[in-house]
Amino acid sequence: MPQKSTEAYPYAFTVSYVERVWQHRWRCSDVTFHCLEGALCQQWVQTIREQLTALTSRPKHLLVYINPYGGKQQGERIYEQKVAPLFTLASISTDVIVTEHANHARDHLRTEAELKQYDGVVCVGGDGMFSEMVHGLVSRTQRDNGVDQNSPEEKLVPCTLRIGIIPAGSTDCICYATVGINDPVTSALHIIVGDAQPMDVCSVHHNNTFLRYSVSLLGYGFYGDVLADSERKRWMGPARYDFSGFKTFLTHHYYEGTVSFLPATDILGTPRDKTRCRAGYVLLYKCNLSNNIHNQLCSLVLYPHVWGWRVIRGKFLAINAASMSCACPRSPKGLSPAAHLADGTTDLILVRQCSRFNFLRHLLRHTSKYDQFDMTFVEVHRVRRFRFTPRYCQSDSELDLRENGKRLFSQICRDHPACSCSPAYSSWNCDGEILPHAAIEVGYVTTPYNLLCKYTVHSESIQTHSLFPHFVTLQPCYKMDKIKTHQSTHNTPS
Ligand SMILES: Nc1ncnc2c1ncn2[C@@H]1O[C@H](COP(=O)(O)OP(=O)(O)OP(=O)(O)O)[C@@H](O)[C@H]1O
Ligand SMILES: CCCCCCCCCCCCC/C=C/[C@@H](O)[C@H](CO)NC(C)=O
Ligand SMILES: [Ca+2]
Repeated sequence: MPQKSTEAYPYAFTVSYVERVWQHRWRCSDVTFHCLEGALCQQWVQTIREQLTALTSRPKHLLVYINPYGGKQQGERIYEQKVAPLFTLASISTDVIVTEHANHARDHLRTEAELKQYDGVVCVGGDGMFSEMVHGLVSRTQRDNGVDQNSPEEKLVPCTLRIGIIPAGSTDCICYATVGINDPVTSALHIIVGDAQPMDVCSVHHNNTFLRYSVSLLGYGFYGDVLADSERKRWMGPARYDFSGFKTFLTHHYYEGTVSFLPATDILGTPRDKTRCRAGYVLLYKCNLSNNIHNQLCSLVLYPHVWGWRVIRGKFLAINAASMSCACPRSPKGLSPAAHLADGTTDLILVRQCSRFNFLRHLLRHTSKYDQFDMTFVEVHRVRRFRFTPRYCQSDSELDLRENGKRLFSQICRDHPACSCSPAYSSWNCDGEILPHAAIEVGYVTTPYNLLCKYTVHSESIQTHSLFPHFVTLQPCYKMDKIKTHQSTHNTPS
């Protein structure tokens, strides 16, 4: 479009909008419109403002929690430099709390925060911070609705507030698996335009006592051991996972126990599908029958189909339950690439004892196009509930000591106390938090539809549009000879 001179079109206003750049990254751009008359300019500004106000899905007032110690300890800087200016531009007001200790955000949300005044809560941090928000909000909602959290049979009552994530952690798996990228600006823009995505929540119990909620990974064995070791190396920052991952790989411990699960039979799709979910939709694809048969043959089914439950006993290097893909920068396709965000199921992945070489092949397949489930010692089931019981009972005193972070001699193999073979127990990695209880029961995976949400949505079909039709904000009508900095594009409202 030809340039308009500021003398001929002296009035102008600027519209900021979301632009899709590459991959899943979003950026804020702006376009300046020039007008002949001030009144016309005002009319345009007024009309666009009215349209923006009518968008009720957009938040106007947010409660923000920043973890200053997550990831590379950049949470405050990321928020101040990259996110706060965008919220201001979008006329979103905020109350900001920089956390002072672990569980500060969880406890504040659960008991003190006056939630009615907010349109959403935002965490600046990693998966641990997101988990704190989930615990604060979900626990409060269950308490307010008289739900017994200790009962694995109870279904959760949905929360009415959405949770936004600004990634500033080490793995940022929940952000990556839902948005497709861990980029603070992209996440801030999703929040501003009011995107929402329902998410599955699992409740984890031990002896009919509630332990924790999980939204991404519940991992016993390999991922439990990596986390337990890495927590002692927090000073290393995100590199602690590589160090502990390598060390845990070399130790090659397996754990004996029994896994029982309730398969999800009434669903479309399997964990072996080629579909990828970032929007909660379940797409119907032809299922791969030969792979399914292969899976069945690999399972040692001891008590087939009693009341719909299946029971598998064995020695496992890893037991992982992925309620979403668990994609992250280390593994862009994730632990269970076809897992769905909001289908009320979790993908239970059992990795049996195998050689170091084979386990390495399995791990490396998470980073390539090859199927990590297509190995004789790996099986995957889409389930609604599951239980794990270690072969040896954990005594209360052992649990007490483990809860206090102590490593025990009694963990060493019971059959051959003098040898250095596998310990009797691992711990569970529950969204990046350690659960010292080996025996757990996971209640129904619940999808609090449209309610427990993060602010994002994905649709490959609109990926190609460069001008995404979401106006973020307006710089109101101004006269060009006074403000000369708004130069980006020259358009004329007609
Ligand atoms: N002010 C604080 N001081 C110490 N710990 C905190 C504070 N605020 C939050 N935490 C705790 O820090 C832990 C880690 O935080 P976070 O998840 O943000 O980062 P991360 O562990 O580096 O990232 P990721 O979970 O993505 O690997 C969480 O378990 C959280 O409870
Ligand atoms: C020797 C080669 C190893 C390659 C291994 C690649 C496999 C990576 C799979 C990563 C899955 C991470 C799942 C996310 C878990 C989070 O909940 C948790 C907390 O942030 N992070 C970790 C690392 O436990
Ligand atoms: Ca799921």
